[in-house]
Amino acid sequence: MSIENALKNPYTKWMEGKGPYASIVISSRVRLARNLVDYPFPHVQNRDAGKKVAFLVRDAVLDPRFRQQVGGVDFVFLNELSPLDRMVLVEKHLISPQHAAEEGPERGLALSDDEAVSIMVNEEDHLRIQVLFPALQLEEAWELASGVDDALESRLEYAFDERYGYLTCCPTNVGTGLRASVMVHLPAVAMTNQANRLFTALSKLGFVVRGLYGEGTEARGNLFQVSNQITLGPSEEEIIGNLASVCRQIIEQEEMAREKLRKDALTQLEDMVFRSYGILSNAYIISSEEAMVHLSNVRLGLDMGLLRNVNIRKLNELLVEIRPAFLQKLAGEEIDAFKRDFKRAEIIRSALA
Ligand SMILES: Nc1ncnc2c1ncn2[C@@H]1O[C@H](COP(=O)(O)OP(=O)(O)OP(=O)(O)O)[C@@H](O)[C@H]1O
Repeated sequence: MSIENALKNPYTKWMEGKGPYASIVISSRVRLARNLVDYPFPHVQNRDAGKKVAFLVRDAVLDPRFRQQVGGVDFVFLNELSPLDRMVLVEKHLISPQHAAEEGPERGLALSDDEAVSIMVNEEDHLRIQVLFPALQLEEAWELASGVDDALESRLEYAFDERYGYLTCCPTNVGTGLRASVMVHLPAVAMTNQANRLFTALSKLGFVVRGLYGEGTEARGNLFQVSNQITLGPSEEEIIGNLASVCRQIIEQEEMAREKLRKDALTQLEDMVFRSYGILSNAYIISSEEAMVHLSNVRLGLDMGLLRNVNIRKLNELLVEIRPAFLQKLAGEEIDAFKRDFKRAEIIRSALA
């Protein structure tokens, strides 16, 4: 039921646009990598072993006791979904592009009714437990992820080593198996040419900056994902605390850069914001790339109080609604690039009307 809904509706919990620093931090994510003892890692397992793992996880999440602890959850094998539906889930950030790309019948997804919790089965590890919250809410996301993890661990036997912690397919995830990340909107840092310096400093501190859809993807619309690189050594609480504190410093830099722009280049800033607003409210054909640039400017204008009557939640929803797979889902058929550009412009015009 919930996965069917998730495919029809662009809105998902992380888009709420409410919570601490929601004007700069779009979403917070915590993911835990876990594997089952006695089963080979997904990349070396045969199909039968993979299916057994998937059935074990499915039974665990559909167990009424799990639902009592965690809430309503739905489960689907990815080969029951069309490639388009899988891409919609990627566009909503509920599964990774890598998970969507494989057709194997052993690949699965468990999704909570509110879409805050998604569990990828047989992606790089047997289990990737992900919690996505709006704004800067890393502690809250960690608390929920840890609860889901405990509920699963009481039903499944995890591969765990006293010395190394949770065993994972890639050694970079061993230990806590935890990657925490924030998706941040940094237009002023980018406009004032501070992005490279900031990202180099972050990488020296043990953080990675990735594009809009995670590993190996491009940053678009000045949206970046910042996450921890190290999973072995520090405790879960330390990883979360360190990222939250680095995130506050990133926010401070973005706020300072915004104030500098307001002070030194207000007219140019207003011109840019209102031009972008004008294009988005009037265009009849627009590519995804162009839309992302102007949506970033409009978001900046809204956050800086230059623009009113634009809803932040609607802007967040547009991040998904204007993507190619979602547009085709809305149209109910495969549509070519020209029709997508036309449909995208129509959706944006009506969102800003
Ligand atoms: N803060 C965030 N908000 C929304 N989506 C996010 C956020 N962080 C990551 N994601 C999404 O999670 C998915 C996986 O991201 P990524 O590849 O960076 O992490 P990972 O799979 O946990 O890491 P890895 O496999 O490299 O250890 C991507 O679809 C990405 O867009």
